[in-house]
Amino acid sequence: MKRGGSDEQKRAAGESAVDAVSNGMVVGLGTGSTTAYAIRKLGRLIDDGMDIEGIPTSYQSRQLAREVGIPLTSLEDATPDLAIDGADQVADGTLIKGGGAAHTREKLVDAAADRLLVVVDPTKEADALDHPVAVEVLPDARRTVAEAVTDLGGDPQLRAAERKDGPVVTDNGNLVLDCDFGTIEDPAALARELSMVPGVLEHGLFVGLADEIHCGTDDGVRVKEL
Ligand SMILES: O=C(CO)[C@H](O)[C@H](O)COP(=O)(O)O
Repeated sequence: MKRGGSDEQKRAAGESAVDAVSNGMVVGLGTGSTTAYAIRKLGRLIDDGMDIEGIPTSYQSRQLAREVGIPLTSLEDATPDLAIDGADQVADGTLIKGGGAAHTREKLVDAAADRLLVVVDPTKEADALDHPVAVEVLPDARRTVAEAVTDLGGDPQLRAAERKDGPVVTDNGNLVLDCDFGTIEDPAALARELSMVPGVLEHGLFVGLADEIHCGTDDGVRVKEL
């Protein structure tokens, strides 16, 4: 799905992160239109003889990795040396993810990686986080989680599918609540509170995970180390 800035900004960011990949690495493959540029570049490096394996975070990233010839492995068998992943919003090194409803597996892979490189365009950068937080919930817990989110000050909306009647169903068979909390003053506290709600599989607040932000602009890539 296409979101955010221009294709050229996304390409610049995605390809910049791949410069950190060296021979023999296992790379976590995030999901989304920006990460797709990184996955395609990894495929070209493999065509040129580099030895790289990927751990996909979604159906989308698995299919694209297969298409471009990246050998795949899993968290069962390998630890990623680095992960490359997109974001819906970044402020002060904290991310909101889940625009592609893939944040549960993304968080697993990103947290397991030695380093997480985040690839964004300037539309994703903010002074404070105020993007709705995607929360993956067990279908049976939709109502109770929505009530808990409301108690935490959020406005939960069940994510509707496009070109299918009814809700988005994640790669894990669950539902997504997009929860608007307005400006999030204390992302770490909200992340802890959401994680404690029964029926929440995972939420899209990624606190303390990112190591570098690669922001693709019209004038090149700004890299911020955290
Ligand atoms: O979190 C994500 C998927 O769950 C994506 O990384 C995020 O939505 C950014 O996507 P894009 O690069 O297409 O803007």
